[in-house]
Amino acid sequence: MVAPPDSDVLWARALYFRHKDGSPALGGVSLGVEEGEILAVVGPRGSGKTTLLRCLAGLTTAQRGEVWFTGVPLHTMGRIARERLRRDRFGWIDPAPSLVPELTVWENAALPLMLRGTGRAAARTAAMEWLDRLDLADRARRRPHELTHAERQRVCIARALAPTPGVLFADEPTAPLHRADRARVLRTLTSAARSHGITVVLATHDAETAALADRTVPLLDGRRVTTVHLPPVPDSEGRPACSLSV
Ligand SMILES: Nc1ncnc2c1ncn2[C@@H]1O[C@H](COP(=O)(O)OP(=O)(O)OP(=O)(O)O)[C@@H](O)[C@H]1O
Repeated sequence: MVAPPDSDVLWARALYFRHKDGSPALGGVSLGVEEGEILAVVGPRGSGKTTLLRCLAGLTTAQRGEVWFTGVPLHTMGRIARERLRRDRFGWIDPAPSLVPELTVWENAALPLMLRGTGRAAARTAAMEWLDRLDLADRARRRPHELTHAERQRVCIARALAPTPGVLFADEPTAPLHRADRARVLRTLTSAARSHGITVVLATHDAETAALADRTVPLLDGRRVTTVHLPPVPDSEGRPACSLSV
């Protein structure tokens, strides 16, 4: 087994994954993510972005290949140890909001901290800070069903940031948001990551979102490629910019 480079907080080698029905999802993907880096995995729908993030986060185990986090192999770790690592060091944002309906907004945002053992008052303070940064402070005592879909997604983002995870995995994190909201929330997310030293791995098929990352890894049909063509977005002079390369 070859150990990963010291500079990489997350490192994957030759990941292969095929779904139970035989659909191929990853065909030998290798990548390294440096500490504090914001890395965008880009590609069209079905290119394997979600599967790659799930493998890197230890939510799915690749049939072949290795995943290392700070020099610790995830691919040989037992399920309970992996779940503990995920709870204590990783954050996850899904493309659609998923909250506990019985809890208030602040309780939802504070939940990962409380699961890690943080006291209720300290967890509430941390959750409120992030809810405030995401313009949700006045919704803190509401239940999820009283919020709009976009507000619920912003609660999920606050919930993921509140424990200051080592690595934040964000799968199309702003998919449910309107365009104006999207840019603002992405700026909050990336500036929070930079100021708190959070490494971010985000999946997106949107060139505008990918442009906020330090580096992009284009995927196509479960493999790394040099360039993928993403939906065109106008640059500052109104010209379409429609491909990304590494
Ligand atoms: N549960 C599943 N069972 C079978 N095949 C699946 C399943 N989930 C995804 N796939 C297939 O695996 C491949 C990779 O899917 P994946 O969701 O990782 O791609 P993606 O780039 O994240 O796409 P999207 O942007 O649509 O989420 C696709 O061909 C997809 O159809």
